[in-house]
Amino acid sequence: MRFFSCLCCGKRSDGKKKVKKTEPSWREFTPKELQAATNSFNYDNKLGEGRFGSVYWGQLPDGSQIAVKRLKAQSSCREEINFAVEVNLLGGIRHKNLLSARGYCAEGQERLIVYEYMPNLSLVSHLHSSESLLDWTRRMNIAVTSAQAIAYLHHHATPRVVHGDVRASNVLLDSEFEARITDFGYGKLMPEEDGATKTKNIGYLSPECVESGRESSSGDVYSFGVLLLELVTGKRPVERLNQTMKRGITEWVLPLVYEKKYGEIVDQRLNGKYVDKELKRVVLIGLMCAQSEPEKRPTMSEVVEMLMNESKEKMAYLEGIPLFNKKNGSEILS
Ligand SMILES: Nc1ncnc2c1ncn2[C@@H]1O[C@H](COP(=O)(O)OP(=O)(O)OP(=O)(O)O)[C@@H](O)[C@H]1O
Repeated sequence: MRFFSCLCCGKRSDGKKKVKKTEPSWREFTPKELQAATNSFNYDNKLGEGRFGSVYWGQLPDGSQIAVKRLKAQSSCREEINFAVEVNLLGGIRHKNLLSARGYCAEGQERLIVYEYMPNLSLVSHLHSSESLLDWTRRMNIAVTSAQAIAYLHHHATPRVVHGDVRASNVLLDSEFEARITDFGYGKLMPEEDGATKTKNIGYLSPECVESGRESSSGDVYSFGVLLLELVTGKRPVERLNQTMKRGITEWVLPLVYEKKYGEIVDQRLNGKYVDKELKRVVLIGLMCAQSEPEKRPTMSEVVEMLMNESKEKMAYLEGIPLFNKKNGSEILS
């Protein structure tokens, strides 16, 4: 049986409170164990489907809940060896706001990655759903904790990791609604994607990544900037204006910043319940990250510092950036 958590309070549907446990150790799972945990990958256990495969809810004999990602089949032995090596490597990268794998299973054609189950699912299911509303405090907490996780990947993890796919569906939320970033380093695990599946992260991809197809830490910063704007506006990264025209979130936000119309930028569903100076700070940082020239973007550790720095001096510094000067701003962004 599967227990879903209430989107607003995080309580399990069976009424039991979730008890915080110490992090389980990394290990290899057998196919039998994962079959038993997921009721043979039953359709009822399916949490969703991504570009790399399907994800199933499961429960281990010790009662812990897991999410098992069943990757699409690959072919050669070499890929199988790489898979084990890379999953081991990624499993060793630990940070409280990263959703690291608990383990894996590789047998025959099967490649499975086992994660801790996140009861509040992904950020995307809260930002663009009428059933759930994230309050301002939670949004700010998600902004900081997800920035810290990506900064850890870029600056402290061994080896350093480019996430390569920063976006709202890869920000999972734990029982306290803190961010747990997932799907990092997948570029290494999976073969090149086809065009049809790649379109899923359109709007988050930096111009240089669209052009070259290459991932980079400054590309992650760009995607994170778009994510920040999505978080405070509740709008999708790309909006369809009519049959032929689309508009990126930065193109919509920047003119409103020139006119200092922050009240129009913020998610209207918040009904005015937000903190002015925090909104301003996040919007400016988001735009700064999503500049088209990679060398003008901050690093992720600078982003963390700016998000947490409440001083007037920092705000004055942000407002003085050429991007926010109407004369040249839109050129820098496009
Ligand atoms: N650890 C987890 N706990 C709870 N739900 C999860 C977990 N991992 C994934 N999911 C859910 O499973 C679904 C599929 O996730 P998956 O990561 O495969 O795809 P995605 O992130 O939506 O897209 P993509 O693979 O293109 O990045 C999503 O709805 C996600 O919220």
